[in-house]
Amino acid sequence: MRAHEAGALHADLGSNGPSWLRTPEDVNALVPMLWPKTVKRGQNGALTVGGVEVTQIAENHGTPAYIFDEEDFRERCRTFKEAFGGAEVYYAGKAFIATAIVKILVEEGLSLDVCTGGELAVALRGGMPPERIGLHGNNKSVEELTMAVEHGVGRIIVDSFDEIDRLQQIAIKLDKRPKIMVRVTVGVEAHTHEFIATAHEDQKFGFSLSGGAAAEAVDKILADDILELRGLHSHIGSQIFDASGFEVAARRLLTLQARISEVHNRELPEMDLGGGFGIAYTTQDEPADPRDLAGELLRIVKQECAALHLSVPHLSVEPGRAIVGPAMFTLYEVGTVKDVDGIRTYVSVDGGMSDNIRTALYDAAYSATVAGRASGEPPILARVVGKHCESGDIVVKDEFLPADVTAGDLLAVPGTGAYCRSMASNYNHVPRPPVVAVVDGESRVIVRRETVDDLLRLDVG
Ligand SMILES: Cc1ncc(COP(=O)(O)O)c(C=O)c1O
Ligand SMILES: N[C@@H](CCCC[NH3+])C(=O)O
Repeated sequence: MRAHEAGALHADLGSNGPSWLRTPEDVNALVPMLWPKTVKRGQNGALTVGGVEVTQIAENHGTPAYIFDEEDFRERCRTFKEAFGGAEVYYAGKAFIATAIVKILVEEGLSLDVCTGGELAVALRGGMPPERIGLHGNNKSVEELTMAVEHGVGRIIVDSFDEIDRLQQIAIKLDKRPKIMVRVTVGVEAHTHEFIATAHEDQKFGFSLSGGAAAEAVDKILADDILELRGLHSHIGSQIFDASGFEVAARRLLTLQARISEVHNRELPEMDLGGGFGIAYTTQDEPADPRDLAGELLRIVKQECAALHLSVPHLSVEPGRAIVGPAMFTLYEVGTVKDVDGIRTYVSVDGGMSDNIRTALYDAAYSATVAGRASGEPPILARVVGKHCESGDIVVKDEFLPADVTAGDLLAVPGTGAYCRSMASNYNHVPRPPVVAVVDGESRVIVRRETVDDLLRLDVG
């Protein structure tokens, strides 16, 4: 008998599970905002995506696998582009990048933010025009900077005085005038996990506004006149739900913009407000609609510019999670089901913290559903765990699953498009899962599954 049969469920939830879980009666239901747009539960109870049943995907491509709903992704690209009107949308490749993704971005007219030479290589391979690429990073190497300058990357976002010196030397050597932006730490405390907030003062990114480093960096760049300063940049953090932090950031950037105009008699033509637009991982989350956020941001920038007698700079943003996060889910197979009496049921899947580190790293919340069938059984409170040698190897902390969940069931975890494949590891020598794109009744692999042979090839004895 399972530890949490329906009768005992409500009593147990008080101590073992958060009250925000979807109601146990809904054990087969899909909350639309958590799933890619084409995902449905078919007549036989199995999920379909892009018109393909997950059982078929599992048979053809194996599990675990990240399943990418191409139609959903394209729609989110368009939503951001339309919402921000004339502003440039730089998709943040760190959330998830692959050649096929870059090709779609090119088709949808988005630009691309990369933060290493590796991401830059994928961007170029996918055909992103270099002038539509921005290069970030708090410790870019000479090789990475050289690669960016040689390819004519549209903007390098400088992050330290060391980097300014380094880039100036490269520019002189290559006889080029790279376009740059200055990353400013605006001192906004974004209400998100500490590890993904990036604009409070005590952290590694950017030049401090309040401490004067940002103004000093601008003064140095303009005085040396080797690099072409295009504008200021701020990124306040990730998984942010409303416009207030962005508004404060925009206001603070514009005070620096006004100072530059006063001291240097120059109006910088561009301004970037970064990414960080949040998504729903569970029914608990209520992210703002990108259209509303965009409207607010554009309004505030115009208003502030008018007040400071500045012309409105050409704006850009860098959303990653909000575009790719909800467009994917992870498909696992259940291997074991273990009742820990009186506590909860542990459902072990064939992946874990190597394909989704976010639960362990940020205490992130996810949801899950049995994907290969519907069940008429009552719900139990379950914890979905991985196969790694680590008790913190948790994929979904609390979820209602049907009491008959069993080995061989397919289990789907939505919202895994951002920072899951891109942060995947080979912990315990587990090969990283493939990414399978599905659209119009067809599935295709866009990132292949790693094999143990791939790993053995790295181990040169
Ligand atoms: C500079 C910069 N831009 C954009 C992003 C993308 O953030 P998100 O995926 O939350 O939109 C990040 C990551 O947080 C970042 O560091
Ligand atoms: N990796 C983080 C976001 C950090 C983005 C980089 N600035 C996450 O999974 O939420």
